[in-house]
Amino acid sequence: MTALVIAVDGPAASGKGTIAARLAAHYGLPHLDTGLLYRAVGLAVLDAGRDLDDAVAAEAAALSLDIVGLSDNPRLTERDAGEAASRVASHPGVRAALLKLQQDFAGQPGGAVLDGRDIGTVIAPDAAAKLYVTATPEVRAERRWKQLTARGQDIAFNDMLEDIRRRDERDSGRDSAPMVQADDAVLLDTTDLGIEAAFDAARRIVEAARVRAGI
Ligand SMILES: Nc1ncnc2c1ncn2[C@@H]1O[C@H](COP(=O)(O)OP(=O)(O)OP(=O)(O)O)[C@@H](O)[C@H]1O
Ligand SMILES: Nc1ccn([C@@H]2O[C@H](COP(=O)(O)O)[C@@H](O)[C@H]2O)c(=O)n1
Repeated sequence: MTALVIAVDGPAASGKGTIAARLAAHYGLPHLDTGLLYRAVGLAVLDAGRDLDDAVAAEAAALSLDIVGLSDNPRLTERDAGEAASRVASHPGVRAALLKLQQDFAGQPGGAVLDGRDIGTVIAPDAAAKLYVTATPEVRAERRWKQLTARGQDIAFNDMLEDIRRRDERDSGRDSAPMVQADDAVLLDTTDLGIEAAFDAARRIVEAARVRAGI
């Protein structure tokens, strides 16, 4: 059987993680939220009292990253972790240190679903299905604002929007593996789609890709 690798990329709070998790459940595939890796590296640098612009410290943190229990760590979902992740993610040494882990995950026998910024371009360029999930900055800021305030975090909406815009600019403007839609990825704009409608659209994109790839 040919492996079904699904690459889901896109900007912050576009809903790519939600779609990736739903696709993974639907197809019975393992799922990796690669943003968690960068978030964990960012927090490790901060916890070590080092500067996020210190490429050597960030690379060392990435090389010694322990991925066990990452998805259960609530600190990783906080606002500061997202900002720290985006800062350390611009260091080429950090990206190189996390490359094999992600490629091994994508290379599992039956396939896998990975979401992030460079899955379709760098991590799994041969993925059978590639989606680039987006939404307007205002809608993404609202989704993230609702998510964080529901957890009791006190954030003004305008600060959230500013965060999203700054992160988009940094992620798409860096030299190393910038956030960009892969040439062969299908664009899925979820601005006017609820979660169910977005998942349905994503599933249709994957089904079409499966037919094309004969999987
Ligand atoms: N289509 C949608 N409509 C409304 N809310 C959504 C939609 N998709 C996701 N959400 C909600 O928006 C928030 C962010 O979604 P999600 O975590 O999937 O985004 P993301 O792109 O993976 O974010 P990031 O990678 O930056 O952490 C969550 O609270 C999620 O439930
Ligand atoms: N493949 C990836 C995934 C993430 N990043 C960087 O991490 C930041 C946090 O990611 P979230 O998906 O959890 O929001 C993100 O802003 C990127 O800078 C990455 O570079 N590559």
